Amino acid sequence: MSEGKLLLVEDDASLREALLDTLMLAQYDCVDVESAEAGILALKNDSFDMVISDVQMEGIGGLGLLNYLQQHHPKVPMLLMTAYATIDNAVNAMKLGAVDYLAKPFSPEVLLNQVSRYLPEKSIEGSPVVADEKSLALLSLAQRVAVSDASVMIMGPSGSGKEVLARYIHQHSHRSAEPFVAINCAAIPENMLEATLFGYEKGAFTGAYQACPGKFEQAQGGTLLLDEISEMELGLQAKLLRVLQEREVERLGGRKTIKLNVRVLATSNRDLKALAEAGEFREDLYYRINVFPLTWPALNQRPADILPLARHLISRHAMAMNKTEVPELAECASRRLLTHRWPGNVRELDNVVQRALILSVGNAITIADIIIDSCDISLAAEVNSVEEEAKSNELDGLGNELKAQEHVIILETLSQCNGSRKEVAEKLGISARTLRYKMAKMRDSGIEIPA
Ligand SMILES: Nc1ncnc2c1ncn2[C@@H]1O[C@H](COP(=O)(O)OP(=O)(O)OP(=O)(O)O)[C@@H](O)[C@H]1O
Repeated sequence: MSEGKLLLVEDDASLREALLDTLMLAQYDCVDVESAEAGILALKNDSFDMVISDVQMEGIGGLGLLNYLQQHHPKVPMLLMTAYATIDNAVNAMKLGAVDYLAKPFSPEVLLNQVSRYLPEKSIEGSPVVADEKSLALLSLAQRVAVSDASVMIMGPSGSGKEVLARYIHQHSHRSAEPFVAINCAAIPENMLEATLFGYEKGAFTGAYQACPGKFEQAQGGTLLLDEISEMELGLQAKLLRVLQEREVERLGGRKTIKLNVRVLATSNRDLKALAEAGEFREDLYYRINVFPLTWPALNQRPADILPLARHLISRHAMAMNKTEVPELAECASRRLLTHRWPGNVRELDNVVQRALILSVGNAITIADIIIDSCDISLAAEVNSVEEEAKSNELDGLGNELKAQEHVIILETLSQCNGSRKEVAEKLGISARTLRYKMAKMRDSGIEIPA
């Protein structure tokens, strides 16, 4: 899920890289540049939802960039980063229009909290596109549940549309005019999740120079979506349960309790009941959030959704790519889409559609434009590549090569360990959580993972 596009401006290369990692891990689409001047160029070529910039840099610096932004993109919020000693500058910059500042050094959770506070809410998409009988029944059930205030647990495989359904429930509830706040429990590092959920007071931990409300407070009056709740560690689950039972929250390092009026929705692509039985998920929390369960079947279990979804995604992306016409899906291309198993579900279909739109010429998407797995991509790239292009893509290519190797290693280790995720994680020296995250990304790109 891409939550918004950010421009990051920082002249210190290692800090820039660390910030970029934090933002990308939290699934923000991010472009990074090393100077305010490069930032202006990026703003001329692309549109951004937010700018995060250092203040002290060679050239016009962060304040020069702020000035440019105020004149040309006054609606884009700008967050400044500054050394502690020069906070006065930042405070002045806020008077000039910056939305806030971060005093260096700051921890990743401080950055993510500030970003989520000021990033404009992503435009709400319409209702989920459904045509299959199973999906129609699910949607009508969701509509009835929406008007109650019950907690809803949305299950289904990765990329099946759980977040889309959560937004739909919010939009059809009496809370629809209030905020919808989503937090991905898998994407936020474990040690940052608590502060992000519950907020913190100034001085609660190193780098907490300012108090910051958590997601619960941000969702006050509205709906909070706890995406991939199965990835929350047991200690934090206990704290979450308390907040849900008491309907109040206390910020980290704070003494004041804040009354909450928030409806909680949760999603999981793992079998939470089985996890609860295995002691990996708190049973009491499971029953509290599972008041009303809804489950999306995998996309291949609801084949009548495939073509309407493909057409919807084609028109959505064609508009975003400023295509003058929305290409038609040729008969042969439709047949190809219907015969694939879609291990990455709708997200994989989304990727395939985007590739097809890039490749298509004229006003039709044909079978030649439908590239379904990574092998097809490398073949197509080979056929199409010209030497100069290859040169300029050298770095990208290296990234892809490494990723492909990682995929091979994961698949080989899975087969050596007879599919045991636990053993694979131990063998590769990564946490089970990271392994799951990597496998989900592989599935999204269409790689089939043995059960
Ligand atoms: N029924 C639908 N109608 C329109 N778009 C959909 C539908 N289902 C999924 N999508 C699109 O597919 C993509 C993946 O959907 P979503 O993020 O809701 O999946 P998810 O099940 O929450 O995934 P994950 O488990 O990885 O978090 C999004 O771009 C979403 O807009």
